[in-house]
Amino acid sequence: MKAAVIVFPGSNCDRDMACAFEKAGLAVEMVWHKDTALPQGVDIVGVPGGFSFGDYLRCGAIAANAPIIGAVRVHGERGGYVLGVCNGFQVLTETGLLPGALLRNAGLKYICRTIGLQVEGESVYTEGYGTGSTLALPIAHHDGNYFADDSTLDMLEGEGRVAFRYTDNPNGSARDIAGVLSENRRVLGMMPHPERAAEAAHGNEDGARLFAHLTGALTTA
Ligand SMILES: NC(=O)CC[C@H](N)C(=O)O
Repeated sequence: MKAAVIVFPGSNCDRDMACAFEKAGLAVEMVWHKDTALPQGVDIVGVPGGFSFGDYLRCGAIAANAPIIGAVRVHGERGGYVLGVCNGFQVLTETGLLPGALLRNAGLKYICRTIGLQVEGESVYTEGYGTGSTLALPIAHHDGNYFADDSTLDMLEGEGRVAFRYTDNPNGSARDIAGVLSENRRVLGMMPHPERAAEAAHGNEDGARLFAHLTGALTTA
């Protein structure tokens, strides 16, 4: 099983994401944003956190137009798995692979702390926790305020596509949404960082289960 992690100028969680995939048993290839094709046989594409292109224009907006994004879009539209974390979630909404947008935090401040999450929508990313269970993950963002119009939010909730909700909303996100799934549940975007809570040295291993279950599900698929 193989993961590709996309690297943009300003990515700063690309190595962390690669380590989390590797620890869970996936082979990983780093892919520079100027490439136009994914490596052969990629099962999942990771779009990492960071400050791609200095967050100029809007977080993720320039990265969403990078040369590699055409191949990521084709991978997602063909039913491939894509995991976008933080800036990666922002990139995925900018590409249209996921609905909604990430606005400036309601308090207008960068927030860097551990928050509580409740697990919802069924997917290879969330099944390792189980619906209704809670976990704690770090957040580190200034544009994490999830926005979508009411009919889109109703649709996401009706289809069970809210993957995670904040237990104590830190940023003003609509309906406490911290992560959303694509219609086929194979594309996940989330603001909290599971890769920063993936081994004992991090002081929190709540994120490891996401990667471990994902690998198990891909291996048996
Ligand atoms: N950690 C991140 O990926 C941050 C994303 C983005 N730069 C923001 O601050 O909102």
